[in-house]
Amino acid sequence: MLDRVVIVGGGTAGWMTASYLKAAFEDRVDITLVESGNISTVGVGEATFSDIRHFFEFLGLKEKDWMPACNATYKLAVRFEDWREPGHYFYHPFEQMRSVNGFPLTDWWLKQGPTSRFDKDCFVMASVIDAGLSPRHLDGALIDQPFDEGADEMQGLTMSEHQGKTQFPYAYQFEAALLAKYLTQYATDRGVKRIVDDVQDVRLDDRGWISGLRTAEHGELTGDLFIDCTGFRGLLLNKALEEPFISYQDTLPNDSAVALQVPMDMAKRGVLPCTTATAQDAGWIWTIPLMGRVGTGYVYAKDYLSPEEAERTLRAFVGPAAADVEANHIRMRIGRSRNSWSRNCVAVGLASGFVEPLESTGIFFIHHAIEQLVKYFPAQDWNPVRRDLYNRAVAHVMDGVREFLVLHYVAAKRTDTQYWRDTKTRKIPDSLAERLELWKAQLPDSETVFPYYHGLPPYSYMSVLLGMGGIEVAHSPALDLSDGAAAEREFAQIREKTERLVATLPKAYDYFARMR
Ligand SMILES: Cc1cc2nc3c(=O)[nH]c(=O)nc-3n(C[C@H](O)[C@H](O)[C@H](O)COP(=O)(O)OP(=O)(O)OC[C@H]3O[C@@H](n4cnc5c(N)ncnc54)[C@H](O)[C@@H]3O)c2cc1C
Ligand SMILES: N[C@@H](Cc1c[nH]c2cc(Cl)ccc12)C(=O)O
Repeated sequence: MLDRVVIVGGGTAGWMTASYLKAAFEDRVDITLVESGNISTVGVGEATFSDIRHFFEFLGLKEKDWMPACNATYKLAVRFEDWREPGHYFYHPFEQMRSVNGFPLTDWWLKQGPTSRFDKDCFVMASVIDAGLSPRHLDGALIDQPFDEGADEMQGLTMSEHQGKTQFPYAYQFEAALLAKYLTQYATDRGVKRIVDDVQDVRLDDRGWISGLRTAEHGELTGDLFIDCTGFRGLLLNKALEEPFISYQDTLPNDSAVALQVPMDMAKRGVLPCTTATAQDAGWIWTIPLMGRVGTGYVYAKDYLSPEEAERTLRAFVGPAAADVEANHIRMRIGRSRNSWSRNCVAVGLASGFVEPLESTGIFFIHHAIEQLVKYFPAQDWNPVRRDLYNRAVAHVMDGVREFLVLHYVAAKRTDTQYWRDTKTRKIPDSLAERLELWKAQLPDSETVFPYYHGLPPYSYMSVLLGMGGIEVAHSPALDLSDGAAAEREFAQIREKTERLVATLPKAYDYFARMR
C-alpha cells in the first residue's frame, strides 16, 4: 500500500491538503508536513468561491467553529467598479440566473429590462449587498433561495458534482494566515506530523523519482508521495523534477501586487458583504472587508507601473488609515505547470499554478486539486492513467479560468490609458476569440463556454459581459416574437423579493459580531 505522504510547505495549500487528506483517509495514511521557519507564506489569499463550503463540510467544521478564528466575513459577489467608466459598478453575485420560457432572464433584460442595471433587475443579491446586509437572519436562517442547506442529496458532493444543481448564495473572506493556523491545529490534532525546517535538497533515484528530502536539522525525510506546496518556488516539481511552467502572461499581463492590511473599526465602517475590484490606470485594487481590518492591494503589470507608484496610488486610495501599515510587495508567477503531477510528486497551490486574484480563484484551485488528488489517489502500481486524468482535470480548471479572466479585460469598456487600450489589441486565447464571436450573437450558455469543468457557470460569463459594457450583445430574435408578460412578472417578483429582504435582513456586521 502507498501510505506515506510528505507535504512541503505550510501555507494555505499545505495545511488545506494535510487536513483534507487526514479527513479522507484518517490513520490509514501517514502524513508529515515540513514548513520553513525562514521563508514566509504569501498569505494574502482572502476571498473564495462559495464551493469552499464543501471543504469545510468534508472536514466536519461549522461556520461558528472556524469563522471567528479567521476574522471571516461573507462574500455575496465581486463588485466591479470603474471597469466600464468612472462611477459605474456592477455585481457578479452568487445567485443562479432565472430562466423564462427557455431563455435566461438576462436575454429578456436585453430586450425589455426595467432599468439600466442588469444586476439589480435580474438578481436579488445586488440590492442586498448595496444595503450591507447578511444573507442569514440573526437566528442563522438562510434567505430563501432555491437551495436547501440540509438536503441529503447535497451532502458529500465534490464541487464539480455540485455545479449546475443549485447555487449557494455566498462565499467567504478571511485571513489566509489565520486559516492556515487553524488548520495546523486541526491536522496535527488528527495525527499529521509537523516539522519546522528547511528542505535543502531533493534527492532523486535512478529513475528520477523523489527518494527523499534533505533538511537542515531533521536529516532525510522519506515517503511514497511528495506534495509540493512551496508556493511560487515550485521547489520539488519545477526545480527538482524540472517540470516546465507554462506562462499565461502573454494574455494576462498583471504580474505584480502590493498589499496592505489596514486595521479598522468595522462596527463604525460597516461590512459591505462582497469583494470589490476597482479598476485603476494600470490594473485594479481589491478591497476585502474582514472583522477588524480591511485587506487591500493593487494588482498591476510592472511593464506599465513601478512598485513605488503602485504603492503611492494604493495609499492614496485607502487614505490615512494605512499611514502606519507596512506594504507587502509581491511578484506573481502567472500560469500553470505543464503537468502538476509528475512521477511521485504532485504540486498544489501556487507551485501548481496561479492567475491574478481577480475572481479569487487561488483557494478554489487548491480545493479542486485536493478533491482530484483523493479521486485519483495512486496505488503502489502508480498507474499512469490516473496521473494523466488528474493532470487533465487540473489543466482544464486553470485554462478555463484564464479564459474567464481575459474576458474581463477584453469586455471592459475603459480605454483611457495605454494599459486599457492595450487590453483591446493584445492576443487572447484562440478559443476565447471564437467564443466571443458566438456571444455577440447569443448570450453565453453551457454549449458555448469553456467546455470542461472550471468552476464557473455560464451565468458568470453573462454577468461579466453585461457588466463590463465594452462588447455589443443582442437579445435572441425569438423574444421579439414572444409574449414578454412572463418576463415582466419575473422582474416584478425579483423587485418584491428584494424589497422584502432589504426590510428584514440584519446588517452583515451585526451578524458576525453576534457569531463571535
Ligand atoms: C496578490 C495575491 C492575492 C491573492 N488573493 C487571493 C484571494 O483573494 N483568494 C484566493 O483564493 N487566493 C488568493 N491568492 C492566492 C493565495 O494566496 C494562494 O493560493 C494561497 O495562499 C496558497 O499559497 P501556497 O500555500 O501555495 O504558497 P505560500 O503561501 O507561498 O506557502 C509556501 C510554503 O512553502 C514553504 N517553503 C518554501 N520553500 C521551502 C523549503 N525549502 N523548505 C521548507 N518549506 C519551504 C514556506 O515556508 C511556506 O510555508 C492570492 C495570491 C496573491 C499573490
Ligand atoms: N461554482 C462557483 C462559481 C460561481 C458562481 N457564482 C460565482 C460568483 C463569483 Cl463572484 C465567483 C464564483 C462564482 C461557486 O459557486 O463558487
